[in-house]
Amino acid sequence: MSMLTDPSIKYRPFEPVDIPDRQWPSRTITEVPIWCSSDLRDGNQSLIEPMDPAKKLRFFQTLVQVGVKQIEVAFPSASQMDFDFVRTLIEDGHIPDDVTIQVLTQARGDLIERTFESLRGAKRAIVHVYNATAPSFRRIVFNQDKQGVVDIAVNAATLIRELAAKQPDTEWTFQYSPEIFTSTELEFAVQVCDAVLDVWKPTPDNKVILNLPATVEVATPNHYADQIEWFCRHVSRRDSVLVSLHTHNDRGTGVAATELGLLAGADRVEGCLFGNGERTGNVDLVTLALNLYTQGIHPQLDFSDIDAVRKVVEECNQLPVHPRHPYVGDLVHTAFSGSHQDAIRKGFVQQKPGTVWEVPYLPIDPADIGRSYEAVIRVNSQSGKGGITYLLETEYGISLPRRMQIEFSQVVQGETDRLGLEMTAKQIHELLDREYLQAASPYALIRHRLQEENGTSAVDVEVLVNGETQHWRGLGKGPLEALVAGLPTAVEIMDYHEHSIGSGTNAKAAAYIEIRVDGGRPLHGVGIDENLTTATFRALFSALNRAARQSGQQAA
Ligand SMILES: CC(=O)SCCNC(=O)CCNC(=O)[C@H](O)C(C)(C)COP(=O)(O)OP(=O)(O)OC[C@H]1O[C@@H](n2cnc3c(N)ncnc32)[C@H](O)[C@@H]1OP(=O)(O)O
Ligand SMILES: CC(C)C(=O)C(=O)O
Ligand SMILES: [Mg+2]
Repeated sequence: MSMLTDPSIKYRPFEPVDIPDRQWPSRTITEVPIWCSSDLRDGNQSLIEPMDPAKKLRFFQTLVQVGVKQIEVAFPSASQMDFDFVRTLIEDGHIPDDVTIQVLTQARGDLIERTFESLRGAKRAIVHVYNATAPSFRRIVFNQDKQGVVDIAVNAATLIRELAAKQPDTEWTFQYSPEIFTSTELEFAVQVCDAVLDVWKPTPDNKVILNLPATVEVATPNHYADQIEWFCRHVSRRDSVLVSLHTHNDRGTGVAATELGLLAGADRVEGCLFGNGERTGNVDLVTLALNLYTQGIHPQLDFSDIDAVRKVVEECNQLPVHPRHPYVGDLVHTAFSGSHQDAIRKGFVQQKPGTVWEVPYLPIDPADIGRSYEAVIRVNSQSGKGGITYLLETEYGISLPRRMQIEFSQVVQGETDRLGLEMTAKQIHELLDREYLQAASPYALIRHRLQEENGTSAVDVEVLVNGETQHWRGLGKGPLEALVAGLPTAVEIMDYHEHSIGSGTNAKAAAYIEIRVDGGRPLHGVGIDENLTTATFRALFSALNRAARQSGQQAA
């Protein structure tokens, strides 16, 4: 078997919705929808190993902490475990006053009765009933015509209304899903929903939820938006209905479909944290929420410590979150490539606290969701000087001058090419140490003596040259000029920088020098010491040794 040369004999394109005056493309999202998590139901039913009660409770508590106010907690008629979980939530008082639990049932009498039993004693609950309405499901699953499928929904709605009336102490909300809404003829979806509304008789003060699932995502997101806008225009009692979206991600556009569905008039969104759920998953509530946040709208969900939420979700679902997952993936606030690192580093320097976020390549300030800046920049063979400089600065307080950044980035590049691996800040620092700070051959500075009189510096140095002790002496206007004057070779100082590392009694001086020896290629040296003069001398010796090594290599 292989891909068909003509897939049209097997797959049909979706039919466009006839809605030439569609309004949603000119709108923007300005309001936060009602969020409903289906992690403990849709998410749970799609796991290799469904959650045990302890995991479910931990997940529930995390959802509450994050601020989700409607939580679909179970399919209580499906298993004793789900039934018992609902009982535990109610009996052990785990449901805060501002949180409403939701449960799902098929549109079947026995299952609905069992569902109501599970909810006995709840302060508030959403009873969510579904049956598939699409033509293929009518034929294949139910073997019913349209009226037969309407009857399934109406009978279930009637029973739900009656059972709810028998438990008057609970504040009930009813929810109906025409499953496979996206593949259902729109007129028929409205017909079924209207029939259910006729039973439930909602009012603007006592709304019902009509949940319109992309049970399987079969079209582009604009098509879903057209369907939602068409539905909102045609359903009866629109002012007494909360239109809810429930998208899956089969084509990879669940987030887009949901956002466009909100533009098209929906009030509510069902989804799962980080997009768990059947097959390719439900829409990811975290991405939706943080997409709003980065438009300047607080989503009323708190992901200030997104990694802690991810940890709970990964442990409960026993599924990893992809490293490239929006906002939370390990790699999404990280830049490896040189030009990105350069721009990010400059952006961080220029970003002023309390102003509009403008750091290039980062759509969100990682700190807002508990990510640290240090994780932003990582170095591999694609990296340039920006990232290396940033890591040395942030982790070690070492600020390489610009021309040295270029030189050292080539040293790092050689190493990453050789290793074929990422380099950590520690490894980069070790390389700097090895290449520059420990460069002690052929010239090792043993000690120096500096005398200053009337603006003239006199320097005596004791140097080990290839194992033999030598003494050099020079005079100049400053210590560096004096030392250069005493060198046995002609050295031209091209550039010099210094700065302190740390402060107080632990402060050190860092000196960077760029020299040219005997008219050769300019090379840098680095010295770090408590004493600035010593740091400067070390920098010069570091550069001398590197130059000697280079000319030796060239000679060889
Ligand atoms: C898109 C979604 O995510 S929907 C939610 C799906 N989640 C689950 O199904 C998880 C929990 N489900 C279960 O454990 C089981 O399905 C149970 C316990 C609820 C029911 O099990 P069973 O009684 O064996 O029925 P099963 O689920 O196999 O469904 C088969 C029957 O129910 C009918 N049916 C299926 N869905 C529905 C529905 N939503 N409303 C009414 N009837 C339905 C089918 O037509 C079929 O009827 P038939 O036997 O007359 O042909
Ligand atoms: C039960 C329904 C809402 C569902 O999960 C779906 O259609 O995807
Ligand atoms: Mg679903």
